[in-house]
Amino acid sequence: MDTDMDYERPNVETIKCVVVGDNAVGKTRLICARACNTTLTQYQLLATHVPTVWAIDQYRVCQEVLERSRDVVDEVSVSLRLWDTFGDHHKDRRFAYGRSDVVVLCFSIANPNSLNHVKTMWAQEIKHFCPRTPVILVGCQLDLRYADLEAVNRARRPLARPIKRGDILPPEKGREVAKELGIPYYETSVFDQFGIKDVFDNAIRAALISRRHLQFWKSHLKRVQRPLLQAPFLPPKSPPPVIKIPDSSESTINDAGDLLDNPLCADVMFVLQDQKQIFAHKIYLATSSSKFYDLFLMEHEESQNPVERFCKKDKPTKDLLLRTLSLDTDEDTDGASLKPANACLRISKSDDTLLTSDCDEEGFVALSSWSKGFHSMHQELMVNPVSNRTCSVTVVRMDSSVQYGPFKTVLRFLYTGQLDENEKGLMRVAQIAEILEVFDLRMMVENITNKEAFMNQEITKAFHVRKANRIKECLSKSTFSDVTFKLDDGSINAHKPLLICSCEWMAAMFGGSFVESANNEVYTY
Ligand SMILES: Nc1nc2c(ncn2[C@@H]2O[C@H](COP(=O)(O)OP(=O)(O)OP(=O)(O)O)[C@@H](O)[C@H]2O)c(=O)[nH]1
Repeated sequence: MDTDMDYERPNVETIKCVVVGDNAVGKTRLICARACNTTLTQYQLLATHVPTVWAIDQYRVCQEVLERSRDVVDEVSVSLRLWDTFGDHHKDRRFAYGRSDVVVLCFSIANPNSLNHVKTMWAQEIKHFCPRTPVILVGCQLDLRYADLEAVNRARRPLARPIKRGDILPPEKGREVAKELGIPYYETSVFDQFGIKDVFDNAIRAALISRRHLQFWKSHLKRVQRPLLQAPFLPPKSPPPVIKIPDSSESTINDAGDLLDNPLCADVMFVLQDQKQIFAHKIYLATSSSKFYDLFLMEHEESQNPVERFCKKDKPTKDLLLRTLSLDTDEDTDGASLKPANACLRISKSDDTLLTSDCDEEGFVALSSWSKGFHSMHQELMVNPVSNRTCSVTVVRMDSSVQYGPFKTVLRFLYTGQLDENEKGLMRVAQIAEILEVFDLRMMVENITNKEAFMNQEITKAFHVRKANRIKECLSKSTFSDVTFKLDDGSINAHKPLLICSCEWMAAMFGGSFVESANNEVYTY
């Protein structure tokens, strides 16, 4: 094979391109990528570096290399001859520079020193040996800018010096130096196969432009363009963020009973004898018990109309009380069916001031005359035992006749519609059910004592049907709502406790780890 064939072919421009730069910046890999189409695995790239020079006689001995040297750039047929060099500053590269058409000057974007040497050593050496040869600056190993450096360093250990995040040069640094030297700038990654064609096509352009000046008669060089700008590198897409649902106790809530035990977003707290406390959720209690519905609605309406409460002089706040009508009953609103117990809530203390006789200055509302079993109610800032967040809750103090254990059983029933037939103290449970007018629970206890517990399944079913309807109603009227979803085209009021129970994601969102847990507005995008 005649190796100098290209030199003899008419209109084929043979270009000698010398590649220089510090040790280990990636010169040899860059040359191999162009000359032999060598692709590298991450493992090969990370293997310990051994200084090498790609042998120029490859063009003589390897047909493929010779073929790959041929190219057409801006309609000019070329044969690109790449010359590798040692990076060692003290080596004599005179021979390599001789008769070169273009110099590709490399540094590594992960080695700031290699860029410093471009100015302090390489530019001068090139100026000295081939002052008229065009030069192109190349930032190699571009992929390291986006790499997981910890993993790279771990793989390169123990011989290689670790690459620090602060070593990684932004493209501006390379561009700045190139601008100072008045030469074009490109970046490459052999690993990502990026920029290799850019570097050599534009090196060829630079060489051909310079040749056109000297050999102006060569008309086929007419259309050669100046080196072009490089299209930006599109960094590899980062993996989608891993959203982990916190695995603390709150995310294990999967039924209403659990919510009573882990009372996230509780908005009511019962205080029983011995100061024992139970946190609970209005929406759960109000949708399964008319008594609680009345109680919380009464409080709710009052907080909505504080002015009305103090300004209407001598007229007892009948309107207010009327709005607390039981959910179950169809009582009309003309006051005729107003429960006498309710009336005690609002009594003029004197002729001038309207104050509920049962509501003192600190906002305590006495409930003993409203219903058996209750003592008083007020608002207080409390720390939620699950999320540890402070929020305002309604504190309901129960009468001393209401005991902790049986009361909790009643509350559990109001959450789940179920009663464990082995429950102790069923008589106490029945008593409290009676006081709170939870008649289905009262019936369940009776079934158990009559050894007819199997009938309770039907009661549970009916309980859920009724509850579902009441929840729908509360949703449509936003009653007891504690969160607002802001959407593009409006907003929806909802209930955190219900959402927590029906959706793991909601449980996580309101469970304390996300900002939404503390807010009562959720923005959706
Ligand atoms: N991540 C990454 N590593 C590269 C890239 N190019 C080269 N390397 C690695 O950098 C080291 C140096 O590469 P070489 O091409 O041998 O460097 P050189 O400039 O020829 O070095 P000398 O022979 O000492 O002059 C090797 O370990 C390569 O695997 C690249 O694009 N990305």
